[in-house]
Amino acid sequence: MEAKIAPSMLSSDFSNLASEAHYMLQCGADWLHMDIMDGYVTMLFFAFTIPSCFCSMNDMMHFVPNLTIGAPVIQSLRKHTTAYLDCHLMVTNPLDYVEPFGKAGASGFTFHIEASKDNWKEIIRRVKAAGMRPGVSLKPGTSVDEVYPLIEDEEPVQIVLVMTVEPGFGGQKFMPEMMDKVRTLRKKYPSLDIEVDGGLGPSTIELAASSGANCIVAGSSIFGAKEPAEVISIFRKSVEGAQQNKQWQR
Ligand SMILES: O=C(CO)[C@H](O)[C@H](O)COP(=O)(O)O
Ligand SMILES: [Fe+2]
Repeated sequence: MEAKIAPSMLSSDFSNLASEAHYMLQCGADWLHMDIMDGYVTMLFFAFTIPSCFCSMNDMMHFVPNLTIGAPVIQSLRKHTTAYLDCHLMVTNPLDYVEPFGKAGASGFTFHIEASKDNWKEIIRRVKAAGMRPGVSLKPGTSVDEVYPLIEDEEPVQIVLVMTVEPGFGGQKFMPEMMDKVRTLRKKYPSLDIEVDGGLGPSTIELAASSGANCIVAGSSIFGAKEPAEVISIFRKSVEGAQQNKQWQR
């Protein structure tokens, strides 16, 4: 599978998003990874006390303890680039975001299985209808078996994003134990795009690439580097080498 290197714009200077995006593309990025996070309600007390006629639990609960950007930012960025915008939706109600993101110009729409157990078929259908590429992501605690039905459906997801940190923040430590999921997916689905996200850098890329990941998301290691182009090139060489030799089969 082709290598796709996707800098996470979460680590960019949001006040200069368009120029940061152009810089990443100049440095050799294939995709731009956009992290959409819906914030976290810490006052859970209210979730249990406010009568459900006013507010459902789903309205109160959020997916991650951080709040980032939404469709208006994608729409603004789209005016400045034709690049593939790889949107990673860490939200409790992905279905509500499909049309806004489609209209805003998102290219990929990757939602979490933990937030879509009852409606993933409908999400995939609508993502495709909105002209985007559907993807599914799984948190570290979620078993890989949970995404098989979405890959094997008649309208399948086209990318699986294996989280290698708990979703919510950049700059966390890579979880090597997630590589079992990547190897299992790669052996079962040789031509699936498999993305890894969280803690990827020059010291962890070899393990991710040799396990079978071909789409690499990285924020802090790319934006924090003196020469982001060198880091992107290390990622690409690693993935290309591993894909050529099918290193996960060893
Ligand atoms: O989805 C994410 C966090 O939930 C980010 O894409 C991810 O953390 C990238 O940042 P870094 O490379 O710094 O770990
Ligand atoms: Fe992400």
